[in-house]
Amino acid sequence: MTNQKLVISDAKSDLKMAIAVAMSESNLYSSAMPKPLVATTGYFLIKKMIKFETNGGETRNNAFIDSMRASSPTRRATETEDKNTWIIRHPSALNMFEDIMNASKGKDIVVFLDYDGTLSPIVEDPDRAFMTNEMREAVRDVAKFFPTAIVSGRCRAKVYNFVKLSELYYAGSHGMDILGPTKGHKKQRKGNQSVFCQPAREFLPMIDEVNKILLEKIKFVPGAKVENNKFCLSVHFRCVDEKIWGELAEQVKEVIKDYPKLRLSQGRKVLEIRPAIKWDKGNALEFLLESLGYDKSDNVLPIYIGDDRTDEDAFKVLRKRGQGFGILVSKSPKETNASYSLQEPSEVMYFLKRLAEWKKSSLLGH
Ligand SMILES: O=P(O)(O)OC[C@H]1O[C@H](O[C@H]2O[C@H](CO)[C@@H](O)[C@H](O)[C@H]2O)[C@H](O)[C@@H](O)[C@@H]1O
Repeated sequence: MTNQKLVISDAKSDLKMAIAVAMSESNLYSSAMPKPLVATTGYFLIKKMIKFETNGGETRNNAFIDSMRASSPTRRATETEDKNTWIIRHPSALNMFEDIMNASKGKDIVVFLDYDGTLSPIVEDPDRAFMTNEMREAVRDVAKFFPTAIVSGRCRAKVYNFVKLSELYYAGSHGMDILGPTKGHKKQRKGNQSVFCQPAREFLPMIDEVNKILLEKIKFVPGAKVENNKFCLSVHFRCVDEKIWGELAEQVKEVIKDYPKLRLSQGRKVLEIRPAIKWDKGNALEFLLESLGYDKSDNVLPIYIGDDRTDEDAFKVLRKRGQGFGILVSKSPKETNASYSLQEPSEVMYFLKRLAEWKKSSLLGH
């Protein structure tokens, strides 16, 4: 018992020492080692020390790490449900295109599109998740006929820089930052207010503070990246060695535990930190429908296309309203509230092209 205490207290002071060494090494980087090597050395010194302290925690953390492992592709459907039965329950939106269009008769279609994994392929570097020009054209064509919104976990300005279409509605930060189109058929809210909503404004200073702490804390974790999405933060682990995902998750949780007003969730190889308020992509969808004048209307058919766990909130809202369709982008069976599926962004593009073509020819009376 005495020995154990001694080890732990030694480990704590060693940990402080390791952090100090690692930080000073990192500051000395320009003259000595290449930075990644310095960061790695520092990280592994720290990792060795943390091991002493978190052995019990590691066991508790197992479920969380399993869930991190399963995060791309997310939410595998139960093993008993094979691909064949899953596709019967969530048929391809391309195969069901005619049915979807028939359901829209006498209704106004509104289109909601997630960005990463839906309009752009998933890539290692989040700053390079570009959509193709062909995809941009497809979205532009759809927006000529139907109100169209991008609903993303990214900060609004960043996702706008990827999409670059000013005729769209944008809901960034998982729906916590909504702005209407700056060009094209602008729709004003009741009382002529423009479409704008930021329900988590009071969290901005807190998010900035946590961003700084996390940047400092994970700079020794090779491959980890913190992305500031304005009203929420992403800690990416796609490029982190799987053996140290547990330590990374522990470090993030360690920071968040001092901020009970924030919550931690997971996306595709990413930990998401966001305000613990009841506002998600589902609320953004409802807010936008209301802004467009469809809050109490049966004459609307919302179509929401997304690939991630956070999109499930919007799929659930559509199910609850009994209106429109959720379309999950996934190559493999996953638990979902979506009605239909598409395999990958190229299929999303094809679906959008067909949608615009269908509208064009119905206007021409074909
Ligand atoms: O709601 P979304 O538009 O789907 O945004 C969710 C997160 O997407 C981005 O991360 C994901 O895509 C990256 C680029 O392909 C990939 O490297 C990462 O592993 C994925 O999780 C974005 O960088 C995050 O900030 C968003 O929260």
